[in-house]
Amino acid sequence: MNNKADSKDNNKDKLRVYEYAKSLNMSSKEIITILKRLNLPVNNHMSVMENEMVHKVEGFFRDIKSNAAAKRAQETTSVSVSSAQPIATRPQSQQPQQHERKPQAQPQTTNNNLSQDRQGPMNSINTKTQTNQQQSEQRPAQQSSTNRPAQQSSNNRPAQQSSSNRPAQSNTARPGQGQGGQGNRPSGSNASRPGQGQGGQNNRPAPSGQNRSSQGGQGNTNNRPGAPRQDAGSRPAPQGQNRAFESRPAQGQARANDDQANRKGKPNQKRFDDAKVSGYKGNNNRGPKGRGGKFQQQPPREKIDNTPKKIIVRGTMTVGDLAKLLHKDASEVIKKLIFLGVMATINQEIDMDAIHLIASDYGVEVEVKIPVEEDSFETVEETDEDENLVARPPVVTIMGHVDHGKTTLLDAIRKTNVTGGEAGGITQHIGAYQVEINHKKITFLDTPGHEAFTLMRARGAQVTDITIIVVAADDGIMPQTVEAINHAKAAGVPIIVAVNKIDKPEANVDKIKQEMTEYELVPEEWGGDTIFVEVSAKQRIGLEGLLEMILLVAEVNDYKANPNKRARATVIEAELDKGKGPVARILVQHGTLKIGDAFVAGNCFGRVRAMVNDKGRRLKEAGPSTPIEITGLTEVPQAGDPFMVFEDERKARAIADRRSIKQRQSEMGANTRVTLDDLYSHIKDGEIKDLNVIIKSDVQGSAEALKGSLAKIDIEGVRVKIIHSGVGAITESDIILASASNAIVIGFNVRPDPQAEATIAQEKVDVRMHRIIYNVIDEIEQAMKGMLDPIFKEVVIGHAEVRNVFKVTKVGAIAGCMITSGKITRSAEARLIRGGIVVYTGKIDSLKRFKDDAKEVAQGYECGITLDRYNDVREGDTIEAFVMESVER
Ligand SMILES: Nc1nc2c(ncn2[C@@H]2O[C@H](COP(=O)(O)OP(=O)(O)OP(=O)(O)O)[C@@H](O)[C@H]2O)c(=O)[nH]1
Repeated sequence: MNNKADSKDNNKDKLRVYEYAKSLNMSSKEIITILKRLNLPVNNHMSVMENEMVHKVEGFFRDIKSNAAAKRAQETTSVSVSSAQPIATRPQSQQPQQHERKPQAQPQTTNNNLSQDRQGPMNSINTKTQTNQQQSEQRPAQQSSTNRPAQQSSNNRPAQQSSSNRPAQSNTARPGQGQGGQGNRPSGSNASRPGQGQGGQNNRPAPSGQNRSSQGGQGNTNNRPGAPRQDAGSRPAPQGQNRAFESRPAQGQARANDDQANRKGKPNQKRFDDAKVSGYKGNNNRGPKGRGGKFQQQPPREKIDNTPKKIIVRGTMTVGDLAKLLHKDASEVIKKLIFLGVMATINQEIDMDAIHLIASDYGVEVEVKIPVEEDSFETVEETDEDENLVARPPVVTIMGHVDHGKTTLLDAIRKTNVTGGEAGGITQHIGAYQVEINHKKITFLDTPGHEAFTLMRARGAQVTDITIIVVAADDGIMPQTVEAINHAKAAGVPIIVAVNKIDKPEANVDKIKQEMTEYELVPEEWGGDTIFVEVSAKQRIGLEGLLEMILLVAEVNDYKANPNKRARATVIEAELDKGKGPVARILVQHGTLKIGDAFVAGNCFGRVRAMVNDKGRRLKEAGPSTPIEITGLTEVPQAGDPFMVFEDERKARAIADRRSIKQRQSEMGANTRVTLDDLYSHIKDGEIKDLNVIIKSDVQGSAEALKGSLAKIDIEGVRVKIIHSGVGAITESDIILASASNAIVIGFNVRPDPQAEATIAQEKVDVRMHRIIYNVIDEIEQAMKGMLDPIFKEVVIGHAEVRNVFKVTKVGAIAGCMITSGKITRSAEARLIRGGIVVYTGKIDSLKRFKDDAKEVAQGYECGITLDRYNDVREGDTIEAFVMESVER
């Protein structure tokens, strides 16, 4: 009977880190960090979390929560105090709130109910409010004695006192006894106690040591509006306090206080100065006696909460940097991050989301000014205000199988649709051209075929907005049609199907549509969402319809760009022209490129000397989606290279230089592509959720079989995604697609062709060749799951035979054992075996040799063993001890 319960417990004990993390919606890494911080034994995400560990972690969260609440409360206090209102006039209502918020108890409280809510002061947190500071000094010794009232609610305090009192409460708590020590406590230390404070306390003579402080005390009172000067003055602070203050680092408050002091021109000035120098935090109060009166009249100069109203953020930053910006302790920020589920150290970078969250938690506005990451500018995504965005022409690529009419279609479109005013211009081949229909422009990339398209993508350039898949109506879907579809899908670009050659008698449009449904391209009239347009490139039939459809898709997707900034573009083609030197055909994507602009293109730089459009016209400037040919480069960049304008040529040159150095380094450096070997680390780091796979096989049947089997693999939420499959050798195009899509390539009974071989090495794509389907599946599964298998293996370390059982009250059953093999260790796990059946599995609770605890007992020795929460041990049972050993992968 017990067994059941026990086994349940055991299961509970077997809670793994990753399961626990999952239940908290946190990552294993975070939980591991916490466990380590708590000095709890943990190896990795498979480590078992015992109840005790769970409790400790929960306790840890609770602590953080309460600390954060306390801090928040304190901040609230400081905010309210630092508001312009003089304390005296502060509405009472605020007080209660504050009190409520401070969760932690203060050390010693004092008087009656009054007291002190703020523990803040007691802790090092300190004195955001002047009040707090002030009070401390003056706290009369007697008060100190009192206990901390459970609630320090200010409510009890009479209205008048409220302002002045608040502070007092906090401090009050410190009794004479405690006070010396409390010197460290920031705010608490000073001020006079409120209600009471006003009169009585002040008069209390200070202990000798306190003299210095007593003076200070006066100062305090003065500041406090309501409080009579004398009080404060008379109450000297214990010396200890003073010292403590002095040693405290300077803060804003101190400065504020000093100001006051200076203004008064009191004799104590020197002291204040000292305080400033020595870092005295805030108790201006300890001013010279004389000052008090004047201060009294003044609205209190509250502690200045130096939390900025706004911070300017330029991208991600470390926790430490953010803390500095916010004028907070890094530890405080780290705690907040933990609340957000982010485990970070002071030097760790945090992303913009976390920065925003933390800042908003402090009520700080964040202004993001992302500087252009100059060296790797292509990685910076520019965001523009909506009002700066203007519609731009869509950029279209035409893809399809060989001879299905891509080139003819491109030519036909170009000829039939020459932009009105520019008719007659000499057509230039500049890698792309624009046509106009219904007063709207469309940009066509002139290099048909998915290879070029994907090559660009592999270089990180996503220039295409819409793809047109051309299929010859007399032919049907061919291997490259499928490739093209897959390449377009992998890029996530909308597809329009142009069914070409409809002029041919053998054209069968329906057959094409039917075949296309197999690739999830279902015509609208059949209930799908893919636009099919029937055209004849040769006869120029249906071209306008095609263009209109492009505009329709563009309208839906609302392509926009900001033309009013420095240009960013992509190199479509580049070459060394005998006459002009290096020329680059580029497509402007953002901003406007102007003659004379200094730029970087890939690792090259230059200054735009001349710009020509596709009609051969010279341009002075070119806006978004405009293809142009430029001269003025110093070298020839590569197709797909990013292009960006910089303020001057010197800068452009420096950046280009750095980029080429970086490129050389990265070429020598690590491979960032996914490979089966490092798949797990990518999965673990959350970098990939799908494993992209390209399958090439000898026959269609095996490709299909592989596809089906791989698609079923789903391990810990990571799936295999077949982005392309086909029959035939592994081609360069496959490799480029893999490179662009971070995919691995599986060759089933096929080999890469020679060109592909070279590209594999260059692009560092993981290509696996197999002849047995099972092996493919096994390999992929192992790569995905293998790592998720327990990293521990059980190792039996010894056996003990139970020879006697002693029942001891409060302890339970002690098994008197003889170690019959190996050894039993205190930290081992144990199985209790009775008649060959495991009746218990759990921890060893205690291991003793005679009366003493033993760490381990070896074979041939006797010992006493108790099992964790299991007492039904019987003579003749065997205890098998085992440990979980981590296994090298
Ligand atoms: N009847 C007819 N023939 C066409 C049509 N479009 C193209 N063709 C012919 O099909 C052949 C191939 O056309 P291309 O435009 O070169 O085809 P492609 O897809 O560009 O071919 P590659 O550049 O080799 O990939 C040419 O002989 C064209 O004249 C059409 O609409 N109707």
